[in-house]
Amino acid sequence: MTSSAQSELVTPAGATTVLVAAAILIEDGRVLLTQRKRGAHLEGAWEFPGGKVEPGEDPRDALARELREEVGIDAAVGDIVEVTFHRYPMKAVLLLFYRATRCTGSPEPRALDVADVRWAAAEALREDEFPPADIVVLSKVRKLLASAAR
Ligand SMILES: Nc1nc2c([nH]c(=O)n2[C@H]2C[C@H](O)[C@@H](COP(=O)(O)OP(=O)(O)OP(=O)(O)O)O2)c(=O)[nH]1
Repeated sequence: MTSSAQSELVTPAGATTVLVAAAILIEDGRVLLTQRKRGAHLEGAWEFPGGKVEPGEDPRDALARELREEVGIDAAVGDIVEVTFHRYPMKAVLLLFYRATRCTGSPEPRALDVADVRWAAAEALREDEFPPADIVVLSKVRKLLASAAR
């Protein structure tokens, strides 16, 4: 058996499916967002912080690693919120969205390996700022933000 590149699986259609883990991290009624870097796939889009799961890596560990690398925080990864498959022109992604919480004593998030970082309240979540794959999770995030505010 030949090993495929990174966490990419070859689908029967010949496209690739990339496994991605992303965080829904809510604090004080706002969710953490990161902006994709220039030159990256979907450049400029705002998204939920995270990234590709390496071959054989536990997706929760991958997400904790990505949160350290991208925004410099220590986080605990919790329950799954949503799983979604989306086909972009060049590749397909299987996205695992998990709840995450910042560990006590963790630094504040900062843009280490992303273009920018911000906290957004429900009313600031604009669908046109997100990758198409994220649209399905946005309504769930709004509900989580509403219940966090209660
Ligand atoms: N982290 C994250 N990625 C997302 C979201 N929605 C979505 O479609 N994606 C896509 C964008 C990327 O194609 C992929 C995540 O891979 P990545 O964050 O490692 O991005 P990358 O720039 O290294 O990817 P690539 O251009 O090298 O293929 O998942 C999201 O909410 N969060």
